[in-house]
Amino acid sequence: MRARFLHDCPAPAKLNLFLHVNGRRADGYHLLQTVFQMVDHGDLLHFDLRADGRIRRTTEVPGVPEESDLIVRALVLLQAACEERHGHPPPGIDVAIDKRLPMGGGLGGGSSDAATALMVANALWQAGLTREELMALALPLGADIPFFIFGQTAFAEGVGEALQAVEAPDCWYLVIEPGVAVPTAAIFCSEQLTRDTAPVRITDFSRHTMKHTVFKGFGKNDLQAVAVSLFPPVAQAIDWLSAHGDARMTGSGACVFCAFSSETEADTVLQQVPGVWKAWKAKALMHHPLNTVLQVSAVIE
Ligand SMILES: C[C@](O)(CO)[C@H](O)COP(=O)(O)OP(=O)(O)OC[C@H]1O[C@@H](n2ccc(N)nc2=O)[C@H](O)[C@@H]1O
Ligand SMILES: Nc1ncnc2c1ncn2[C@@H]1O[C@H](COP(=O)(O)OP(=O)(O)OP(=O)(O)O)[C@@H](O)[C@H]1O
Repeated sequence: MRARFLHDCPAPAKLNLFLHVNGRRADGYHLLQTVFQMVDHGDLLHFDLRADGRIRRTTEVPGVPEESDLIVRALVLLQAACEERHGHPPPGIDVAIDKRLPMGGGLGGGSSDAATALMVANALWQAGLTREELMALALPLGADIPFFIFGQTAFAEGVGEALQAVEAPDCWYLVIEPGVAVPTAAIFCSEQLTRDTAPVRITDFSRHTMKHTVFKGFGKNDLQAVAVSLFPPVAQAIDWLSAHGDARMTGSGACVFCAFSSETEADTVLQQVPGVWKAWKAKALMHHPLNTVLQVSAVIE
C-alpha cells in the first residue's frame, strides 16, 4: 500500500570545508571547487499527501512567501515531471517545517529543505525518478541542491553540480552563527572577490586529510575576505574561533566553523562562546540521514 505521510525527515546543514573560486562562466556564475560536508544538525520536514493536488507549505517562514519557498518550487517541478512520466498528476502534498538553520548562513538550509522534499515526494508519489534525474531537475533552483541529493561527502566542481564522493575526517564541528544574513549574490558580485585560485585535485585533498584526524589546513574560502569586509560580525566570529583552531566561513557566510577530534573538545569550546552568538556542535555525516528514513519506511509499507 502506498504510504500517505512521512514525518521527521531530516534536512541537514552542509559545511564547505574549503571553497575556491577558479573562474567565471559567460553567464556570470562562478566556477568553484569545494568539499561539501553534511553534519547532524538541520531542519526537520513533515509530509502529508493531499487529495486535491495542491502543494502547500503549512508553516509560516518569516521572509519567505510560500510560493517562493524552494521546497514548493522544487515540488511543483517534480509534480510536472511525474505527470509527464505517468500520464496523470500525483496527489498534492502538505509540508510542515521545523526551521533550525539560519537563512543566509552558508549552511545550505533552503537547498537542503528542497532536496529532502524532492527525495521524499519521489518516494511518496512513486514517481520513479533516479537520483541523477532529481539532481538535474533541481540544479536550476540552486547550486547546492544536487549535492544534498547526491547524499554523501563530495568534492564538487563546476557551479557545484559535478560531484565525486570523497572521504573527509570523521570529526566534530563547532558552528557559530554571527547573527547576520549574508546574501550570496552580493558576495559573488563584489569587485574585491578573487576569481583565479589555481585548481586542486581531489587526490590533493585526500592526501592532506588522510594525515589528520580533524579537518584543518587545506585550502581556504575565497568568499571569506569579501564577507568579512562587508559584514563585521563575521570577522568577529572568525577572530574569536581562530584561538581554538583553523576557523573558517562556510559557503558565502555568515556562519563560521572549526573542527575538533572529539565531542568533549567541541563542548569545551562551545561553553566559552560569547553569549551574543548562537552556537552549536555537530558530527560529520558521511551519508544523508534521509537514506535510512526512506529505507525503513519502505520496509514498513
Ligand atoms: C556558495 C555556495 O553556498 C557554495 O556551496 C553555493 O555555490 C551557493 O549556492 P546557492 O545559495 O544555492 O546559490 P544560488 O541560489 O544558486 O545562487 C545565488 C547567486 O549567487 C551567484 N552565484 C552562485 C553560485 C555560483 N557558483 N556562482 C555565482 O555567481 C549568482 O549571482 C546567483 O544568482
Ligand atoms: N525553505 C527555505 N528555507 C530557507 N530559505 C529559503 C527557503 N526557500 C527559499 N529560501 C530563500 O533562499 C535564501 C537562502 O537561504 P539558505 O538558507 O539556503 O541560505 P544559505 O545557507 O546562505 O545557503 P547557501 O549556503 O546555499 O548560500 C533565503 O534568504 C530565502 O530567501
